[in-house]
Amino acid sequence: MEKVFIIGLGLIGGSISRAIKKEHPSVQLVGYDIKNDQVQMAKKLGIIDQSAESIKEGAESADVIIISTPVEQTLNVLTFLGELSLKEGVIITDVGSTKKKIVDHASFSLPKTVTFIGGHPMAGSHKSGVAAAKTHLFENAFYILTPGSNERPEKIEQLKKLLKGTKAQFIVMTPEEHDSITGVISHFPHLIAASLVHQAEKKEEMFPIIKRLAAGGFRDITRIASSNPVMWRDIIVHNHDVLIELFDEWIQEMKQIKQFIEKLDKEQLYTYFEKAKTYRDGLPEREKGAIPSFYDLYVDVPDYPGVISEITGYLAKEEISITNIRILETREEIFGVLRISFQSDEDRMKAKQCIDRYTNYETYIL
Ligand SMILES: NC(=O)C1=CN([C@@H]2O[C@H](COP(=O)(O)OP(=O)(O)OC[C@H]3O[C@@H](n4cnc5c(N)ncnc54)[C@H](O)[C@@H]3O)[C@@H](O)[C@H]2O)C=CC1
Ligand SMILES: O=C(O)C(=O)Cc1ccc(O)cc1
Repeated sequence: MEKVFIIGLGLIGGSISRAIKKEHPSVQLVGYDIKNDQVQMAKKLGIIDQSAESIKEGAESADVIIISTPVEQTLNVLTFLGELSLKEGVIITDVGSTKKKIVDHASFSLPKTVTFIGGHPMAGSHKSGVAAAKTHLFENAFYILTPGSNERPEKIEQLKKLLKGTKAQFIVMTPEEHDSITGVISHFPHLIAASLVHQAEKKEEMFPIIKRLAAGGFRDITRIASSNPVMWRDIIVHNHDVLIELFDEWIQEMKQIKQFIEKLDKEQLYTYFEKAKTYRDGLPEREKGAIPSFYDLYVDVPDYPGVISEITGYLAKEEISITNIRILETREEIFGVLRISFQSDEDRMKAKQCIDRYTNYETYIL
């Protein structure tokens, strides 16, 4: 029986563990976390089959090791793994949001007999902790793999097979490509989101009503600023070279817009917004690749009989048609997840507003 050892039982480690279990029920999932409450919760929720007392105990008998700690900790874990007697043929992977530092560190701390394949499932949330772990967290998301240039293709295939239950779309690239891309679309926007929040907070001294008025669009564009500060501090530090370059480019961009505004150059301002709108409108709503396109809405619902008819009742009242509805997971005393599919994004958004209006259940789009 294949033994998979998960180090770091949080949102991502827990979600991967769930996805592996669903696809490969016979795999033995062993977990370790420095926080005992996370280990106990993971056991209680059936996310792992058993816990290890130490990294050494779990790692030396594992066929696959998944490191799902914050990226700075991942470096320490790799150093430690390099000092152990690991099984021949073991595959080690991680889930960190940065790749260059981690892949470089793995290549000098691990013996050549070990396969290291960097990994980054590109989905998540601002929540952390194992209690928020979900089997379908990575469904339809991209899952980037950054293997070393000497790794054998069959090892990459073995890892993809193990992670099949994530239903993610795998893409292989270099760690440098990964960090440049995620710098632009994830890390830098995170800094901007946090800076906008700080700006609003400073203005609150003058206009105490700001907080109440900021509940709409401002909340949407700053959602990621509610993420775990330790995790993001580490990500920014890891990818600092890329980010410094992006800062220079962005400051130039801001200077240019500032000039348009100072000169009251309506034409340039219009073109600026118009070009941004065209590019943004052309972004795939959810890139699916080979996976068929559905407009899914997820609803965290309490697990009681009749909850489906309650929800469909609200939707029927507002004449919103659905194409499919399914409970994805139910556990005793814990919320289940309803996945409702719609024909269009418009219907999905109407449904989200409708459910938000009638209930307190959390609705979200992955
Ligand atoms: N949260 C997100 O949306 C996403 C996060 N990631 C990456 O996934 C990794 C984990 O993030 P989350 O699961 O969100 O964080 P989390 O905070 O939910 O879980 C991390 C877990 O690692 C444990 N941990 C820390 N140091 C440890 C160590 N030395 N040994 C064992 N356990 C240790 C913590 O106690 C915690 O339970 C990070 O590297 C992050 O960059 C990747 C994609 C999305
Ligand atoms: O909350 C969100 O929308 C995110 O952007 C989640 C996320 C956080 C970190 C990653 O490396 C990938 C995805």
